[in-house]
Amino acid sequence: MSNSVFVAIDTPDLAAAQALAKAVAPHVGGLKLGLEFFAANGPSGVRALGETGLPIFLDLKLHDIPNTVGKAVAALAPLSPAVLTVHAAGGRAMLEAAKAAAPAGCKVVAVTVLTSLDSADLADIGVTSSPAEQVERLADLTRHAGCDGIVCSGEEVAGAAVRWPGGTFVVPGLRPAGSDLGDQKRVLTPADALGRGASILVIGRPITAAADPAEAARSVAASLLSRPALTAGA
Ligand SMILES: O=c1ccn([C@@H]2O[C@H](COP(=O)(O)O)[C@@H](O)[C@H]2O)c(=O)[nH]1
Repeated sequence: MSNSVFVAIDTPDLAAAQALAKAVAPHVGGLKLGLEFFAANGPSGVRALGETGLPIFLDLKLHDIPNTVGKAVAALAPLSPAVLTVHAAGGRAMLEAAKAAAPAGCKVVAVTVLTSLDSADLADIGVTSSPAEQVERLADLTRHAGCDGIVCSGEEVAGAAVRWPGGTFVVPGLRPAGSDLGDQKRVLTPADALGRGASILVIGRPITAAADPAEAARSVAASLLSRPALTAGA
C-alpha cells in the first residue's frame, strides 16, 4: 500500500463527509467509515464516498452471535469494502463466520483492545491482563480463526507483528506530537506506529478537526516519508 493512512470520516453529515474526502484525497490511501457515518447514511452513503475512488474501510466493529455476524457481513459484501472490522471478543466461531462471509479481497480485521482503554478500564470489565497481554491473546485467536489481522494501538503493534508474520495491523489512536488526545489513552505518533510495523494508520480528528484538513493530511504524509516502514503484510 503506497499510502497507509486511512482518514476516519466521523460525521453524520454526508455533504461534509464528501467535502472532507475530496480535500484530503491527494494525501491519504483510503477512507474509514465508522458507526457515526453508517448510522446516519447507511449503504448509500458508503457508495457515495466510494465514488472518490479511494478504498473504503468499513469500521462497524461487528460483535454478535456467529449467525448474525456472518449474515451482516454477507449483507455488506456488495459495498466491496477493502477492510471490515469485527470484535475479537466475539470469539472464534464468530470470527470464522465473518471471514467466511466476506467478499474476495476484503480484509477482515478484529479489534483487540480499543485504544480508548487502559489497564484500569480493562480491570473494570474483569480483564486482569495488561492491554499488551490481551492484544496478544486476541491476536492469536484472530489468526487461528483465519482472519487477516487485528486492530491494536501503536504500543502493541511491534509485539503483534512479530507473532503474526504476514498479518495486517491496523493502528488507530494516532496523534502527531502536540495534538489533543481526546478520548484516546494508548497513543503513538503516525511515524512511530509505521516504524513499529503498522500496516494501516487510522487518523481522524488530527486531520478532520484541523483548521485546514488537506494541509494536516499532507503534513502527516510528509512525516511518514522520512521513515521507512517495517514489512508487516499490508
Ligand atoms: O481501538 C480503536 C478502534 C477504532 N478506532 C476508530 O479510529 C478512529 C480514531 O479517530 P481519532 O479522531 O483519530 O481519535 C475513530 O473512528 C475510532 O472509531 C479507535 O479509535 N480505536
